[in-house]
Amino acid sequence: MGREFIDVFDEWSSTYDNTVVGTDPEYREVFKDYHKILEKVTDLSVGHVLEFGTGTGNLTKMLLEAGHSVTAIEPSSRMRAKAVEKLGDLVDIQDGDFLNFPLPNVMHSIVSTYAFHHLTDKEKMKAIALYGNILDAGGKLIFADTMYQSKAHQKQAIKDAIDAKFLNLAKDLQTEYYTTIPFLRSVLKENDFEVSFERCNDFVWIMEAVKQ
Ligand SMILES: C[S@@+](CC[C@H](N)C(=O)[O-])C[C@H]1O[C@@H](n2cnc3c(N)ncnc32)[C@H](O)[C@@H]1O
Repeated sequence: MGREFIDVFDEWSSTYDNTVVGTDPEYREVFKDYHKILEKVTDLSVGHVLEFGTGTGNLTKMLLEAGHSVTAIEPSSRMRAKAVEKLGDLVDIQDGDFLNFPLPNVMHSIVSTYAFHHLTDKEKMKAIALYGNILDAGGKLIFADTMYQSKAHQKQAIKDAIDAKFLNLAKDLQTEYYTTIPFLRSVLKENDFEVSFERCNDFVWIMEAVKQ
């Protein structure tokens, strides 16, 4: 589920690693401090990690280098192929998505960067409830993604993109399922997670939620 954007990622796979270093002015702020963001997610991870939306494998590589074992899930076949070019057989990247995936025998952290917004809010609720059931107490959800402090902030970000004539970015912000921190906070609370949010740039925040 939430796989309606896969064609975009198949197409983007060959240039994605250029975008994250800021070659596209429209997305420069979104990817500002990209590697630092991935490093922070890695530092917050514990034990065996389940990673969703691995893309070209940049976070996967950092997690493996930090000594974590990783179950990697990515729905785009071309993104999986790019990640294999980078990681060889260090990890088996499996076809799946946030809601349908092979469940590892043991798992302590569930992580994702720049991907959770591909689920609608209804799907996000379903996913968080599922993760709440499969994580033991102390298990963590660590997601870095674009999110907003309020609906008003979301509206303003779209207006800013249009005013800057960043029309591709504006379209993304309007058509993908970016959400608000208050929404995530309330869903996580309902599912027995204690959560904190840290701002990384004008768009991206890291959400760290610990199962109680
Ligand atoms: C912007 S890329 C981020 C890649 C990588 N995590 C990173 O930080 O560079 C988003 C990734 O999420 C994947 N994706 C899209 N829909 C998804 C879904 N429903 N479940 C899991 N991953 C999804 C895309 O195929 C793509 O590889």
